[in-house]
Amino acid sequence: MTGRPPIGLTMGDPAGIGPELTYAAWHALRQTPAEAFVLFGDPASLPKDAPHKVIATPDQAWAVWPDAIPVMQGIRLTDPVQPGVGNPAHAPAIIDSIARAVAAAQAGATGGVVTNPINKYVLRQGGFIYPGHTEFLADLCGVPGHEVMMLAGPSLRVVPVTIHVSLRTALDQLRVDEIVRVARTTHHALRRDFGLPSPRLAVAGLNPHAGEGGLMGTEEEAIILPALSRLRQDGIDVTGPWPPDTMFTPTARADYDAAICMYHDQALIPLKTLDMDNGVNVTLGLPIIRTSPDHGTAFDIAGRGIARPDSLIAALRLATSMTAHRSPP
Ligand SMILES: NC(=O)c1ccc[n+]([C@@H]2O[C@H](COP(=O)([O-])OP(=O)(O)OC[C@H]3O[C@@H](n4cnc5c(N)ncnc54)[C@H](O)[C@@H]3O)[C@@H](O)[C@H]2O)c1
Ligand SMILES: N[C@H](C(=O)O)[C@H](O)COP(=O)(O)O
Repeated sequence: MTGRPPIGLTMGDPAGIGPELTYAAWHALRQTPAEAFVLFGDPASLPKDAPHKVIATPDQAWAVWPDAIPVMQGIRLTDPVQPGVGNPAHAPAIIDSIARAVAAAQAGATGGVVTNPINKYVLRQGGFIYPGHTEFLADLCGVPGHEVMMLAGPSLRVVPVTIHVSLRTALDQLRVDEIVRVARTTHHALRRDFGLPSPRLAVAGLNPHAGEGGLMGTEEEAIILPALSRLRQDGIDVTGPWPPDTMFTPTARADYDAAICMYHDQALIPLKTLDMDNGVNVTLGLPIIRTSPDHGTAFDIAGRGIARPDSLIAALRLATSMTAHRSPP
């Protein structure tokens, strides 16, 4: 055993692919206790044939792990689950699962949190007031406004400055201070959690051809370049603003460790195009480790046994690796 506590895995939306991926991930990792997790979820959400055992504390997971999925007691769904059919009545249990997993990580009872996918629309119908996990976790951890969303894959790491807002709102939210905050948080995480002593950041332009010297927009001159100069005053290795359409080529990617992008899809389209199966969503800026698969609830295939567990397994492995970087043996 590594001496470190297991990772806490949340239930996610039980009507999505989370339950079947949880079973598949356990099956793939059951021989490696170092990657053990404890599920914060209703045991009834798991596939009927998934061996599981209810435990009272995360440290009891080790004794269960090779033979069954350890499931923390206390989380109950009030309504039956129909795969692929979101049900707002599941929201209280989904939210409770996340809150309990975060509390366990904050208490050091688990090494961090990996979240199974939620369906934002269904959860909002159930009274959830946040855009997604990222903002909710920041509130739960007492650091609202400090959260940063990174998507990390084998080929690329991306970090959008603005997250789950409309494109029009994202343009209004672009500020020098926000770009600086997000880049500083990314730089710190790459050093502490990813083992990169001298991280290199590349910052995307907003406009076509990065504004073409102002002919196609002024955000580069007015917002992005001032942010770059403040980051360089911090001693951060940062380049840009780069033309977004060419900064994700293999040649360009060789010159940086993370791309700071201006909005959600400017970051996530290249990441999911290149690394959908192994991409991981990592929340930076929290006092706890949190990762998540890069996909959603996939209601269109839930329950059919064809969902790929690769991204969840990558999320569990990255969370374990981050705990090792933070507390070397
Ligand atoms: N980590 C998260 O919690 C997370 C991430 C992304 C989207 N979402 C939410 O999930 C819901 C659905 O989002 P969406 O439809 O845009 O994206 P999605 O990832 O759920 O599905 C997009 C497509 O990819 C396929 N797909 C997704 N994961 C797969 C897997 N593991 N194996 C095989 N195929 C897979 C789906 O079948 C679908 O065709 C939305 O509410 C969204 O906000 C949550
Ligand atoms: N934008 C992320 C993605 O597409 O992978 C995902 O929706 C993250 O949302 P959370 O804030 O719920 O992690």
